[in-house]
Order: sequence, then C-alpha cells, then structure tokens
Amino acid sequence: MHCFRKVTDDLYWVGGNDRRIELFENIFPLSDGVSYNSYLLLDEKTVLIDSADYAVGRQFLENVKAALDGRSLDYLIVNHMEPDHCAMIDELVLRYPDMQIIGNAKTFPMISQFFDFDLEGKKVIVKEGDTFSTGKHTLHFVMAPMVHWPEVMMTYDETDKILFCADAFGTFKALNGNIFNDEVDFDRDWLDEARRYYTNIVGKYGMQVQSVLKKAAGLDIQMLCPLHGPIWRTDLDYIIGKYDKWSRYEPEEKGVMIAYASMYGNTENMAEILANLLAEEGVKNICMHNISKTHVSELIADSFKYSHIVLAAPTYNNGIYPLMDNYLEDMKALALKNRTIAVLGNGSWAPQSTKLISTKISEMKDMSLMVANVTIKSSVKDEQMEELKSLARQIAEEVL
Ligand SMILES: Cc1cc2nc3c(=O)[nH]c(=O)nc-3n(C[C@H](O)[C@H](O)[C@H](O)COP(=O)(O)O)c2cc1C
Repeated sequence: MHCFRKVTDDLYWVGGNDRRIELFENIFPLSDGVSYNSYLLLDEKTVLIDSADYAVGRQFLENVKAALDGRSLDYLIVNHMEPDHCAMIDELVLRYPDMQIIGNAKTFPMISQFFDFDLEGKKVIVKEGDTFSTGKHTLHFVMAPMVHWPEVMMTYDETDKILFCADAFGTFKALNGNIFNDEVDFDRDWLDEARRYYTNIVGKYGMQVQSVLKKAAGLDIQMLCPLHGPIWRTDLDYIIGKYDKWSRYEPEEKGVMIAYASMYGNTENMAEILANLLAEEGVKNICMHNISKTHVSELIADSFKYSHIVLAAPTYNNGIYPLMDNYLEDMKALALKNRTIAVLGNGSWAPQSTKLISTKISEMKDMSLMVANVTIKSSVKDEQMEELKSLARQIAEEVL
C-alpha cells in the first residue's frame, strides 16, 4: 500500500524509511535508520525530484504511482547521483518511458556510468540560473558542486519558495510519520544525528557549503526539502545557522571533549583525573569518549561540536594506538580546523604517542596545540599530578 504525505497543495513526499539498515554507506552505524526523501510535484507537468535507494524501492514506486493518480510522469529532476537517491532511475525509465530527465552537464555521464539505458531524447540539460516552467511553478537551478559530489545541484521552486537542497540539511534517522521540523523536537531528538551526518559526509567540503549558503542567501526560501530527514518549513535560520557554523569549522560550544584510548586502564585513569581536575576548575561542559567503544563518526561529530579536544593514547608498536590513529586520519580527511588540542601520551619503555599525535595535529590546518601536554610511563605518578593540574587550569582559562 502506498504511504506518502502532502507537503503543499501540489507537492507530495513520496520517499521511504529504512530501519533495517545497519551501516549507512557500509560505514556509519544507524541506530534509528534513515529516510530517503523524494518529492513529486503535480503541476500541469508532473515532476519527480530525485528518486530513492533500492532498500525502499518498492514503497517508493508504489508511492509515486499512487500520488500520480493515473497521470504519467513527465520529468525526473536528478539533483544528486549518489545511489541512495538515484538507484530507482532505470526502473522509472521502464515504467514511464516518456519521462525526461533534468540534470546538469555532470549528471548525465554519471547516469551512463551507473546505468545502461539509452539517454537519447531523454535529456534536459540545465545550468546555473536556468529556469524551467512546469505550469504554475517556475523551477530555478542552483549548482552546488562538491556538496558533496561534483554533479550536485539544488532546485528552487520560485512559485512556492521551496529549495530542494539535495543532501544539504539532511540527517540520519528515519522519519516517524512526522516529516516536518515543526512536528518533531529537532534540537532534542535530531540535532546530534544531523551533526554526525553533516560532519562525516559533507564535513570536508566546508568551503563549497559556504558558497552555496551565499547563493541561498539571495533566495527567498520558505521551505527546505532535503533528501534525508525532516522538511524545514519553520525556523529555517536555526538549521542554516548550524550549517554556517559547521562549514566554517567554528565550534558550536565552548567545552572539552576528552577522547581516550586505553588497553589496561592507565591512560584512561589519566583521562579521568584530568576530567575531575577540569570539573574542579569549574568546567561543566565536558564530554568523554572511550574511542574503542565509540564509533569514529561520533568522535568526528563531537570534534566539530566542542572548542577543546584532549586526545589520550598509549604508544603501540612505536606508533599511535591504532584506533586513535584512525580517528586522527579521519579528522584530517574531514579537514577539521580551529580547535585547541591537548595530548596525553603513555608508554612503558619508549613513550612516543604524545609526540606522534602532536605531529599529526600540527600537520592539520589551523589547529592550536597546547604546550602543556603530559606523558606518563605506564601509570600516573605524583609528579604528573602537577602537570595535569596545570593543563586543567590552562584549558579552564580558555573555556570559561
Ligand atoms: C602490543 C603493544 C605494543 C606496545 N608498544 C609500545 C611501544 O612501542 N612503546 C612503549 O613505550 N610502550 C608500548 N606498549 C606499552 C603500552 O603503551 C603501555 O603499557 C601503556 O601504559 C598502556 O596504557 P594503558 O594501560 O592505558 O593501556 C605496548 C603495549 C602493547 C600491548
């Protein structure tokens, strides 16, 4: 049975939710699933805006058919060619053979890479600023290269002032019937997953996000329709503000994230002591992660959130404890900047983790390394308590 919702008088959400999925992109754990949003505009012409993942393909096709209510599908706009949104294109071509596909110059070569059907006579190629009338509605195309693939574009409905914004403003988590931001408590129930989605999937492309935000500022936007998560029809400044901050790599909060690795508990003990000392200095906003138990995507999300990060890890085979190394590599790949970092190292015969972690951080752009790093040999001794106290004082001075 079809399962869709009305967005406006002539626009329908025809996507689907996947709560069986374990790993998004086969990397990111999803405890609450994900939605694949697709939108159908029923004007003089019928226009589908993006398709969906195979996982929800059957539901999606049923939704499209039911919402069309006997009409044929005239156009498919492809804002993004990632398979979680384009997987159903060839099935749509089979079902609606007269359907034309609207994309940009970079869209169509990708369609031919992923699919084998003949594009001859089906292509409508658009570029920045082009408009397209569907009857009552005028659509206007905004290129968004590398947010987060090269072919990404957004479609702005000038008539109803809706921006179909591809993966931007998207989030993990399936929709629980409530498809609009004003039907959910976004700050309480969605923000953490929105941050984890943005920072891990789009985080590297802050500059490109900034340039799209500048273009968007020139449009009168009343609604944001992303490809994952709730549709924004109120309080748009809230989510645009978050994106602005994240893409400028500005911390959301003054606070300390302590991310530690530990095999036998001694580095963990040092991290716990530092947390207590920070609390005694008056720091309240402290977040701690045992990185062996916390997925790296959560570490990345919190690294974007907090202003100060303490990294603690033992030396391992003359190198950095592997999970810490993996986290640092991810941090570098996602281009995190503008954070103050302190390092706590450990080793039983030739401790090197403090130096090696510090070197990796210094290779990243615009990171500020604290000088008061602490290295222990196997376990914390009285003489290191002063060093830890001094580090806590310095961090507290900056955070409070
Ligand atoms: C497989 C393995 C490799 C290690 N390699 C080194 C090393 O290269 N240099 C060193 O000083 N300590 C090395 N250590 C020792 C640990 O870094 C050290 O015992 C540390 O105190 C462990 O901290 P933890 O109690 O937080 O796990 C190694 C330990 C293990 C288990």
